[in-house]
Amino acid sequence: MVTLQLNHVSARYGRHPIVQDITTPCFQGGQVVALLGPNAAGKSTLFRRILGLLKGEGEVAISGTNAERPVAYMPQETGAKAVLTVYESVLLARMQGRSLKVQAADLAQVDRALSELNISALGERDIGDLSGGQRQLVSAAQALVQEPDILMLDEPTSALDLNRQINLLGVLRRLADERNMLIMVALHDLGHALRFADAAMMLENGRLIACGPTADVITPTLLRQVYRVEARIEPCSKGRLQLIVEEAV
Ligand SMILES: Nc1ncnc2c1ncn2[C@@H]1O[C@H](COP(=O)(O)OP(=O)(O)OP(=O)(O)O)[C@@H](O)[C@H]1O
Repeated sequence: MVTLQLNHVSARYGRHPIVQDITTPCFQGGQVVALLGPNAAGKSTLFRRILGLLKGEGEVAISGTNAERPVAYMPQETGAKAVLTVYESVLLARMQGRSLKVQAADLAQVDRALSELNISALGERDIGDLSGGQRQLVSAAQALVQEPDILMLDEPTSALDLNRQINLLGVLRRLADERNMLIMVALHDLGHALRFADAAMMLENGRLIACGPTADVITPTLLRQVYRVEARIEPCSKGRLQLIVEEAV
């Protein structure tokens, strides 16, 4: 089973420290971990540090995987300038780091990723011609199709309508449950985090100020302190925890 643990991890741009001294419990395959925090808290920077795109102090410990590329990443920006169809772009993402010869299994994985995200009908479209939400789903498919042990997604639902938000998060939940992937997902919608994530990490000014089971992290006290909103958390008729925001303070 894949595991990921951060030990005193920091990251900086030039001389500006952004992420500072982050230590987490050992997360493992099967978990969905929400990465939370206000704008500029350092969520994307932490993803880049985990991916090795940024250097810094501390250790990113990944074990329990034989994959050559155990981590796939869906960035926040999903610009699509290449002249490729959706199908080609997802296949290209699949083939990164694999042998050049496309096998039937690769095509099957492309079909599966497109179908899981309900975008099979877009396969022949040029990615440059898509709407923002369609592009975001293609970007998610490009990450999913790699079948990583660890999947990191930076605000994957920000351009999606409500149905597609819930569908994408449901797909992520299933990937964790059925394929034992470890999913780490940055979210601004704390209601989504309460509903889909097992654990949450709350960043503020580059520091980890809370980490643990989602309902222990997303509390009225922390919401007032970090997000400056008055909010209640109550179960709905189906027993799912809901976030009700009263006002900004
Ligand atoms: N390439 C860069 N060079 C210098 N500073 C950067 C760079 N990218 C981000 N920053 C700064 O690092 C800080 C953290 O940014 P980051 O993108 O990690 O935050 P975030 O939590 O992902 O924010 P958001 O929720 O707004 O996407 C911000 O102050 C930002 O201005």
